[in-house]
Amino acid sequence: MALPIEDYALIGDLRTAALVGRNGSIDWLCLPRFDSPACLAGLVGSDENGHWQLHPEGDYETSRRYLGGSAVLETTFTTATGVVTLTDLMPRGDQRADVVRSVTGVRGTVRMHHRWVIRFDYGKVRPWVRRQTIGGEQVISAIAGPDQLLLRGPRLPRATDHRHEDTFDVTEGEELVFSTTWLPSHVEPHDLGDLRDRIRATVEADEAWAGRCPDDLPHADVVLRSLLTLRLLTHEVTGGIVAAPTTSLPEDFGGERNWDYRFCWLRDAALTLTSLVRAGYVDEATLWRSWLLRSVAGDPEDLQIMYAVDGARRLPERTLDHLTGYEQSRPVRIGNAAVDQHQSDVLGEVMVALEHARDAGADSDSNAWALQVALVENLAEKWQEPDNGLWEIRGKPQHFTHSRAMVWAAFDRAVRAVEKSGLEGPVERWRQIRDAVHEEILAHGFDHERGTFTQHYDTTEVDASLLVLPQIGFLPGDDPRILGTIKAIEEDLIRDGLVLRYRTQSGVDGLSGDEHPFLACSFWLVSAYALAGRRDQAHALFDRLVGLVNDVGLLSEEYDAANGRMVGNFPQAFSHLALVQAAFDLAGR
Ligand SMILES: OC[C@H]1O[C@H](O[C@H]2O[C@H](CO)[C@@H](O)[C@H](O)[C@H]2O)[C@H](O)[C@@H](O)[C@@H]1O
Repeated sequence: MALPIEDYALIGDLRTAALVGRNGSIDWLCLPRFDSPACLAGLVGSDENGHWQLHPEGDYETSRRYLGGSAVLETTFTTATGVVTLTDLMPRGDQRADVVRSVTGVRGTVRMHHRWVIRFDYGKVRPWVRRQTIGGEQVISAIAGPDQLLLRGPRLPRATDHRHEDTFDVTEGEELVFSTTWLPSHVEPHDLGDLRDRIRATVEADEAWAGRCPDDLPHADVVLRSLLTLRLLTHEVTGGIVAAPTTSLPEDFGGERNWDYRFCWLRDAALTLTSLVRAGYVDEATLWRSWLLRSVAGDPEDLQIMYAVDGARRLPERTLDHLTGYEQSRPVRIGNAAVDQHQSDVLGEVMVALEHARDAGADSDSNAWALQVALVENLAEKWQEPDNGLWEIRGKPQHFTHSRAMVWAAFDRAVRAVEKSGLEGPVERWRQIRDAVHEEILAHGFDHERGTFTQHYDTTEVDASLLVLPQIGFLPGDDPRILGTIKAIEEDLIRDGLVLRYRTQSGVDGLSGDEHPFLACSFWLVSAYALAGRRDQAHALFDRLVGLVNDVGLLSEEYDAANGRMVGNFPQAFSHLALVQAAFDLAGR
């Protein structure tokens, strides 16, 4: 049975990722890529939809940590008879997808239970399972359709009723290493190699990356874990950055607000990049820029708001009706219909991120600038159209104020690229559009009676996305119109001290049900306070929010403070990138 979301930790190999529960169960694993069909899907169904568990028999207590600045997870189980650790990781650097689990006896003797239940194609397909000898080593292979998994270890579990189980004792000093490796089903496995070298290399590479992170930010340890998490959501070969490694962890327990986040949104990825670049990770920017160039290549008119990790464009949304959903939250969706939406903010976020990269010394690339010119020119033709906004509403398109402000940012950064960096473009035309958008927003997106910006041009509702306006330099953080907007958001959108995206009761999103406060928006309020000079409030809120990370520093999309539960896909880039940005805004850098 799936655990509360906050009881999971993330491991990954920079191509895909898995969620490991406090109970030693891997309940979510898509191999070999983030958006491949899951072979362990118990998270959004039941144990019968696939899980791989190693845990002590009987009662035990659990504590967990990542080893240093790495993505290697160590779970310590304490029982009445002894203590064992379970070390979980996905080794890197060999173009292969493996999950490695090492059980080590620390004290006394502990009886462990091992259960390996594989169901391919999102928990649906029972594989053909047999024992095989490869290079003199006995392994269990599970095959169905395009996929093959090999389970290795010093004791292989026995088949009973479409699952594999075993019980064994671990005594002090003993170490048992198990691994599951994915291969295409047509590949004849040979020479599986020794995984220990790669475990060491993986930890060393992680530590070297983490060692470059600034250590003088508020809550530097939490900021580092956020950056490491953003890195784990980046595909190291293609450069694509996924919004989260999961699908359909609900925004509303038992409701329909369940979405697939295993794709690369231009908005989420650009904001991730901005956070990484602010922390000094500039190589990632170059990698993502190349992904952008390939994915967006072609007619600017065909620009999408999201793509697959390899740049593929078709992401049709379907429901998986054989899955019961996380805590009965149905449907479980794969693909995302928002792919076809018009969201006019995305180019703004991309232009802001690429400016950060340029300023941080990323290699210049004439193709990248040519692409930006083409996209900005295209936006010049259609910036006045209504859109679905950054919240991807499924109701009637509107003239969203945040979208228009990001249009302003797109032209502003294009102008600055010419003025500051000497790049070429029709700067006078861009200046005129930039100024016209600014004027239009002040005329139609501002409620003079209440002294606040509004969610869109035909409403008096407010929206947490308006907190971004000072971040992009639309107005100074202490401008009375920004202060009025902060006040209106404090009045209308705070629940349990955290910030909602908007009032769902207005019906703007075209969906039923409600949602919980959105963590990224709560971090944006920290940034807004900091930029307004309200430093005490900024620090107090940041301290509170940082206190919401789970025991290994991870955040989901939303937070239900009344019940102390994480909500929505997990871990979510949006939450972690906003945490990093807030730390930099607090530090004034
Ligand atoms: O709430 C409705 C929408 O929720 C998802 O979008 C949210 O997640 C995206 C990825 O992190 C983010 O870019 C967007 O701003 C968020 O609103 C979902 O993907 C949409 O299909 C859905 O309509």
